[in-house]
Amino acid sequence: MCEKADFCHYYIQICLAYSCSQPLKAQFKNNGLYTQSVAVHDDETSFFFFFLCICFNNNSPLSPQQSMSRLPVMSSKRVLAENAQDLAPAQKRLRKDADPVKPAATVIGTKRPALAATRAPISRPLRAVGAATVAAAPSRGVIKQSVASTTSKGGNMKQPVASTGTKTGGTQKRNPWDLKGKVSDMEDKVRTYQIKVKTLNQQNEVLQDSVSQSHRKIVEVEKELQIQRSQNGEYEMKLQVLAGVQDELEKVLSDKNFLQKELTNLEGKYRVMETLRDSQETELQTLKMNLSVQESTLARVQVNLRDFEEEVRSLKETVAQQKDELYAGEMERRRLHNTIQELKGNIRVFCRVRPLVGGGLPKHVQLATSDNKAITLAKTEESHTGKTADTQKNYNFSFDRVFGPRASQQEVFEEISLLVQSALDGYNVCCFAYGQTGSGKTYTMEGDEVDETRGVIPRAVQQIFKAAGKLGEQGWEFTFTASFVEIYNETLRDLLYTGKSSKRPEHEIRKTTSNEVTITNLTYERVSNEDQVLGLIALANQNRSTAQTAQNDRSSRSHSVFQLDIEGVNAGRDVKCKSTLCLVDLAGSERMVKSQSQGDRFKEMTAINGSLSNLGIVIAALANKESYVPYRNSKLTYLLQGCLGGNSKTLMFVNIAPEPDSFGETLNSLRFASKVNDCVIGTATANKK
Ligand SMILES: Nc1ncnc2c1ncn2[C@@H]1O[C@H](COP(=O)(O)OP(=O)(O)OP(=O)(O)O)[C@@H](O)[C@H]1O
Repeated sequence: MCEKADFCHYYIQICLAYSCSQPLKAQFKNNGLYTQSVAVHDDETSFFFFFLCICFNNNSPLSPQQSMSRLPVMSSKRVLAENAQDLAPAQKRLRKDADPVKPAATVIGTKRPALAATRAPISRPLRAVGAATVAAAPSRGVIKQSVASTTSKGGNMKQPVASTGTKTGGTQKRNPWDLKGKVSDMEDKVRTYQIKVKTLNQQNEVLQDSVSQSHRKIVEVEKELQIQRSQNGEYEMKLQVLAGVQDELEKVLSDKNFLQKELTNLEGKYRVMETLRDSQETELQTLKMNLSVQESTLARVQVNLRDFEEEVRSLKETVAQQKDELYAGEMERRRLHNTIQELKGNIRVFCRVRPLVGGGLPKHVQLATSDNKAITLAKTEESHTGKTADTQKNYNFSFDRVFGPRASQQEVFEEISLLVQSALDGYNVCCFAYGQTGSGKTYTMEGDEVDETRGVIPRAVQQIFKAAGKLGEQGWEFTFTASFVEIYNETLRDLLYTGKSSKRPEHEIRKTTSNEVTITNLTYERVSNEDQVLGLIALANQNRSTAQTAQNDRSSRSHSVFQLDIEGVNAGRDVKCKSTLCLVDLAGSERMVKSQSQGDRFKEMTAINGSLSNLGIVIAALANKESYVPYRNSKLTYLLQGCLGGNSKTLMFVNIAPEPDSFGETLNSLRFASKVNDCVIGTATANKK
């Protein structure tokens, strides 16, 4: 029994090892056990031994717990038989429970095909017999047959190794009945397997140690992993920070790019500036060279300048000396000029004969051929008795100058230009035209607008401003004030008035404390050039009152008086002068009968004739040096008071019409002028301060 138990025990070990660990089989091969025992048996054989083990296992020292197998321990064959039907599941469970030993399952798997091949075909006789044997009491014959057939199948079992027991026919194959031998063999194998199991257990322990080490390592790795995770967290935090830093870096990079571009631009500008600087330096060098040249030139020029300054100084002295001489010469000129004028007479009369409409000169007007100072009016008188021949009566007149009908305006003006110069020298000058209506007074005084036919007034104004300019070179400064007044019916009218006619003011003649004659409410216009004066004359002509008469369409029924007050200052010489140039176009002097004027016209003529008569009276009084001069008897003489008399130079034009029917008026005019011409008003004194 003991041997049986041992046998079963070993066989179970073997079966378990066989079913659980295929590598054991490999080890069996290595140590030859396989070829000697296991390899001799197929599955059927093993199963057979297994079956035997069960049969003899009642007193087995191994408990199911002690053995590695979990097979149920059979107490007897009958139990086995009774439980035969449960054997199959037990076998299946055995195969399943072999799995825990599966570390070498892959190796076992290689064996399984053979096992499966052994089992699979259920219809195979061996398997069916085997199963039947287990289920319904084993039959040795069947087993033999099975073993034999199994043995015959295994080609590698041709030389079975029999470590113990009998060997037949030179082979190690034990006889079927040599169970003991077989058991012995199996025991050997079991021992070997036990060694292997022990070894495996040791290996298992080693593996368990390694597993525990692996666990420890896993724990360590997990700790390390935890650390790594925490580090990862930190790294993520840092990464986030770095992301911000990245943004800032990108911004800094963009700024850098921008600054780079700026730098590039600035570098370009810098290069341009450098180029400009180079060119300017070159230019500067050139300028320095020029400067040095200029400095040397300047030095020479300064030397020359000093010479010139010396020369200028001497020239200035010379100029000053010459100015003194010039001034002295100017004063001498004025004195001589005035002497000449005085010698010519302070009141002079020029006669001017108007040409006939068809030209030529009538017989009754005869001009002296020897000189230009005499004129004769010849009148043929019929005999009252008719028995004697007609007598011719001549009226001879002599004047300072007689201008024939062909005398030009320029020719006439040249004679009075010296008087105009006297006005600038500080003498009052009065020039008036006397004569009947249509005799040429206005033509003589104003003329036409054409340059050649311009009259005395525009030419005198032109000369005044021209001479004032020349005197300015000698230090004289002049101011001119113009006024234009009309005397109509003994009433003063401002010809420069530009306001409404309804508001035209009244004017009165006044004398200042310095005996200067002024007119109240009159326009005194400051003028500085010829054009301004001509503009005022044009304005005066518009305002001038004219009346239609039977004799002349432009017959003036009033006296027009143009006055130009002149003030001269020579600051260098501290000399001043003041004078008045008075140019008068008198009204027509014709008699009332001839003009056939009536009503207002008669009144006009009375006023005109009265003023003209008073003019003759005043001149006569001055000539006779009477104590009383009736200036105030008429507005005309009152206004011309400053220009008539001892402190003035007077020029009278007597204009005569050449027509025969104007003979009487011409004779009257010449008689009036002759009276004036006979007057010696006295010595004029310049208004100097
Ligand atoms: N010397 C002259 N040469 C050519 N034409 C002249 C001359 N004198 C006068 N006349 C012309 O005779 C005409 C009358 O002359 P003006 O008007 O000057 O006479 P007046 O004496 O001024 O007359 P009133 O007293 O009416 O003003 C004008 O047409 C004028 O052009």
